[in-house]
Amino acid sequence: MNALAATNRNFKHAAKILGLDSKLERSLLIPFREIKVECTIPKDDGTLASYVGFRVQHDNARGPMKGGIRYHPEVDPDEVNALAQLMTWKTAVANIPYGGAKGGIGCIPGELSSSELERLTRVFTQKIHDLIGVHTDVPAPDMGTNSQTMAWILDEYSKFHGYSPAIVTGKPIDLGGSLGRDAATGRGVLFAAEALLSEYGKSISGQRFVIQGFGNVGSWAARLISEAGGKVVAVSDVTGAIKNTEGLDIPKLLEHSAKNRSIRGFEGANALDPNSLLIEDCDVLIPAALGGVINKENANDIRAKFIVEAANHPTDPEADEILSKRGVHILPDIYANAGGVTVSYFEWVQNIQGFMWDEKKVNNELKNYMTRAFKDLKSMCKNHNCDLRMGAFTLGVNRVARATLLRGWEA
Ligand SMILES: NC(=O)C1=CN([C@@H]2O[C@H](COP(=O)(O)OP(=O)(O)OC[C@H]3O[C@@H](n4cnc5c(N)ncnc54)[C@H](O)[C@@H]3O)[C@@H](O)[C@H]2O)C=CC1
Ligand SMILES: O=C(O)CCC(=O)C(=O)O
Repeated sequence: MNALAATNRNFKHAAKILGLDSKLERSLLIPFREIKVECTIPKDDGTLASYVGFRVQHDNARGPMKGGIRYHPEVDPDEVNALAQLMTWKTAVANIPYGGAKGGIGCIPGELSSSELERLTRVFTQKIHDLIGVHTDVPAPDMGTNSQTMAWILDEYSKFHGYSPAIVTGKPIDLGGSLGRDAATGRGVLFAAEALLSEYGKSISGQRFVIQGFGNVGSWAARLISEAGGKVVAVSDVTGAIKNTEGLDIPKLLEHSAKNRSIRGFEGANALDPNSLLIEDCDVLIPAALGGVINKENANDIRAKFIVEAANHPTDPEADEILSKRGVHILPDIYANAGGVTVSYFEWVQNIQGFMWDEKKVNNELKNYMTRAFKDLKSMCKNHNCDLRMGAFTLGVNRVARATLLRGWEA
């Protein structure tokens, strides 16, 4: 199912559970603003290349819009719309004072040189600089982008508006980035998995994990889970998949992956068909790459008892139904991967205050936010007799609806 159709379906289900007024429902669904820009750059060989960039600003009832920028060939308006809407519910679930946005450029970042990526990022920033802002819309990294991308956006934006470190989060520490932001989404996934497992009298230690994606989120999740005693038995990245039923040596795999920019060829593991990764035998499955990967084609074959959604919208609503009938517990993206945007919020706060927190404070605060959000989500599940996804959606949608109503519509 198309990402936007899936996200809208979940939103409408939550609106029905909450008994939301139909006009309010419609107003919450329509994005605040959709931006589409042409970005042409000279390539290193002197030829020109044109790309399409998007920024969808979904909602700002609770504060400045917030969300990552993705560089990926499959970036399209529907996908960015869905991701922006998810950010609105996610920041509300985490209870941080933001709305939601998302951006992206349709490109293959691995095929562009560093100087080409820099030119593309600067042109994109020139096209959107007057529509983003420290108190209006604050970008961050997502798939295919990183702290260097944020540094280029900061620099380009600052040419127009003066030095503005708080215009982006997830930037390098030397430019006002927060300690702990790089690991934050993976660390949040660890806290989320701990919270879910503890409901069933289990802990990370002794559980077997499969992780799809070994980029920022997947690799940090693998590292922190293995440090907490979990056994990571299989992982994949865009180049392939590997497995070791005894548990992969994650520190060595991190070294291998950093050196080779791929997990392939790692000694101490067997190669695995990437198509069978999601249906590998394990206790906890962590999709940490693309959307829509858990769908009606593979939902019946998934053997995990728990799914912790580190990626955005990895599970189609049809798969949700199948898995829920089979008793699989799914911790949804808008809670499970909220650690990243939560520490982005801490980074923004530090920039505005001109004060730097130590890493222990960042990680402790992240744990507090994730723990509180899990409790809030569970109480929505109890009040509305619904599953974890609807617990999270009703929590987020209700908070945004309340803020919208309080602000009113007077012209
Ligand atoms: N970076 C962040 O702070 C946050 C990221 N997310 C989500 O987490 C997911 C991963 O994002 P990042 O780790 O930041 O991206 P990244 O670009 O650092 O890493 C992406 C990883 O996915 C792998 N991958 C790509 N296509 C694949 C495929 N077909 N099969 C298996 N692996 C594949 C890549 O090889 C890479 O290992 C995305 O859905 C993103 O939206 C969610 C919240 C915050
Ligand atoms: O850190 C942020 O502001 C946003 C991260 C993001 O794009 C996401 O949570 O999907």
